[in-house]
Amino acid sequence: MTDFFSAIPKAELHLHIEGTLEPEMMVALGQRNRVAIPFASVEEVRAAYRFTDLQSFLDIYYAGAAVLREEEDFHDLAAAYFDRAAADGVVHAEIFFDPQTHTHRGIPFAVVVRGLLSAIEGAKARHGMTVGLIMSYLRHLDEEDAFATLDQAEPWLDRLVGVGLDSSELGNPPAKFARVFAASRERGLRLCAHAGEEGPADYVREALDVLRVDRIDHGNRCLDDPLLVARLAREAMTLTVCPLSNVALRNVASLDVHPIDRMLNAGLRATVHSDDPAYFDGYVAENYRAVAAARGLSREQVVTLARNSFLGAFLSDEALAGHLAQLDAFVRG
Ligand code: HPA
Ligand SMILES: [Zn+2]
Repeated sequence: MTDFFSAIPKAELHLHIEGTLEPEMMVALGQRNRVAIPFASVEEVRAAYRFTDLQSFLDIYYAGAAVLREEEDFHDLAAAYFDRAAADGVVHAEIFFDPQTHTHRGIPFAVVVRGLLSAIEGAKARHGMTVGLIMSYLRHLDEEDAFATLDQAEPWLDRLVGVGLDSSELGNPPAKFARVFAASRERGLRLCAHAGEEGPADYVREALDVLRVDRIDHGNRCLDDPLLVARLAREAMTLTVCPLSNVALRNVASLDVHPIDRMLNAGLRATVHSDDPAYFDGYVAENYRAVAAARGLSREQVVTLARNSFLGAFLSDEALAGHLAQLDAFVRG
């Protein structure tokens, strides 16, 4: 469907490339690579997607990633994503990948990155899309493992824009990764961290104070803490909010009570993204469309979300100005 929500130019800032593995591709790659998955059909895969919390999702998400083995697999996964993103009005994407999910299965770091980088070249050529790659540390593993991952990334550092922090949040506070985030910053990488998705507002504060992040992924739970909200607004800190994910993982009861407009009204630089769209039933335009309908967002509020996505991106001043001009031209029609 091409409508206002898919046409408006936007940046995707919160997307796990492993979370774009559609059931059809999971089954096809399982066959291509002779990797057994615990599902007999595409329908069985889909039927398994009934999550009760973050961990129940992560268990299936990591199991599904087992079909990704060859450079070509990572290429095909990302190329399919970029085609969908282009159709959704994404002109700039900063995508997460989870190296440890693959290196722990014996897949070399270089295989993953080479596949993703060749798909990125294709997205530039086919869609004129610009793409940044963000290496995300798995927080359920220890900091030493994250340091080993940073070492493996050394030959590729100029191809990465930043690092992130994802996986099981509760019990794995940001401070656990203080040293590896400092080391990542010293290598010129930008920093983001998932915080306040399931974890408390204090994890958001820790991501700011201890990790010194440039961007917060999710951040919803900041709303429990008015002083923190005021600070995030004052610092113009971007929060990459994922409405369909929030509902699928039961962090928000339903879209009808999603706080996206509360966040905007509080002066927060909130943006809307898709997280793991193959698992949560909707890419970025569908996230815009669904939350706008459920919350009755005005056209102006939707434009603010798109503008915030560019303001929160890791773009040069020149590239940012170009995207904002493109958005303004779109709004003027
Ligand atoms: O929503 C998420 N939260 C934490 N880790 C993740 N890894 C993929 N998606 C997510
Ligand atoms: Zn996420």
